[in-house]
Amino acid sequence: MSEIVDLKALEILDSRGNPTVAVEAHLASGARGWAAVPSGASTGTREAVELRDGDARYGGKGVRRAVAHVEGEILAAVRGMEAAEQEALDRRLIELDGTPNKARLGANAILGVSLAVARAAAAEAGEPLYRRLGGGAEAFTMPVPMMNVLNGGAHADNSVDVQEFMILPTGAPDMAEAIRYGAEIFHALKAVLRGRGLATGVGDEGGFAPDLPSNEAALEVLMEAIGRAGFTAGRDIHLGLDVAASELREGGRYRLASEGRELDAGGMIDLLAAWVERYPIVTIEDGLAEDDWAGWQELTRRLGGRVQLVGDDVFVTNPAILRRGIDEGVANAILIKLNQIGTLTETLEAIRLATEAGYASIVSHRSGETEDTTIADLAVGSAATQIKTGSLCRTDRVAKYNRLLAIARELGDAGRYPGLAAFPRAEG
Ligand SMILES: C=C(OP(=O)(O)O)C(=O)O
Ligand SMILES: [Mg+2]
Repeated sequence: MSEIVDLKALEILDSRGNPTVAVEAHLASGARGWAAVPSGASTGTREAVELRDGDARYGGKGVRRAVAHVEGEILAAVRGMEAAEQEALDRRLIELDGTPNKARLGANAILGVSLAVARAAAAEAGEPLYRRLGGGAEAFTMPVPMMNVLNGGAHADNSVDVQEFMILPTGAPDMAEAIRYGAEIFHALKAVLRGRGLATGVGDEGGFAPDLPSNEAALEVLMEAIGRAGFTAGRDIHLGLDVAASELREGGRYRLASEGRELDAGGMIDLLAAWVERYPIVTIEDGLAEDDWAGWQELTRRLGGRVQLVGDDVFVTNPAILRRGIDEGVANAILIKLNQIGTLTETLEAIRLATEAGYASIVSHRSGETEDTTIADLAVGSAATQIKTGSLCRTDRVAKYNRLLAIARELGDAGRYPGLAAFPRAEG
């Protein structure tokens, strides 16, 4: 046990070259913890607020005010608090901010402190962070990775509407093999694209971002890459999508620009149902927009029995909004993004609530990331069964996979890799 004596914050860069907040927490014992805050591009409207300076520096995106809040007002309020008492710390931060969405001090300032202190407390205890998140558990579930190898939507400048096409190594026996499957398919996909004369540059999350004539064409190149790498789709590998449909919404309809068509919610559900028929898709995130609650209920009724339906923009990792979704039959899984809600405690609360309701939790990166690997520990230590952390070729993404490899070796048999069992609704 040791108390907080200092907080140092720094404006650093994220993987898109935009400023973000890093915090180092210092304890009386000399233990330290460091954390950096990620940043999204396809953000939900009800996310906790990222405080940005709005002045001439970095086109208004500077975070010097958030940095000043950490070293000024926040430090003054938490100095002397016990670092191991995470809930008390996070409650204090929430009260100090005083707004419902952390707009005054900034969720970037608050999350940086919340995570840096969690890491300092783990360092003080001589334990890896994941061991401190699971309430003293001895056995852990390693997360099945959703690897985003083909980028579209707001994360790439190509013609593809669906934001993320993901491969899931559901048939791998363990974490290390899962990552190998993913990397081999990633390389095979490059060869497939090159062979067709398509671009092999990558999008924000390190997935390829070629121009393709339709969203189905993206699914087809993925299927080809899986086979070319020597794997069997539907056995070794399943597919996942993040439609990020809030970004497609225009005047109450969904615009698929690459296909030159506009659909209502019913049309989108029909389209997703057809894809689930034709391809081994076991998970679909944000299949409809955050403000299309009635559409989401219909989507869940139609497809919720056979595929994982993940709420990202619609829930924004907010326990209160998730509660309403559970009560009203919206989705059957939640995407967990620390900076959507802004503290570790509230993030764990969202996962707990989801688990109690039979919803799966998927711990996720943001499209703007850093070398911080906290989400790997969160995915292992919490009740989450999956992780979404991008492709296999950018260090901001690979850092998380490398951390998972290290944790898997450390845990050995105490770290079970669930494979397809992480998707109870998938039809085998
Ligand atoms: C990771 C995602 O993107 P962003 O961080 O841009 O919200 C997502 O939409 O799931
Ligand atoms: Mg999403």
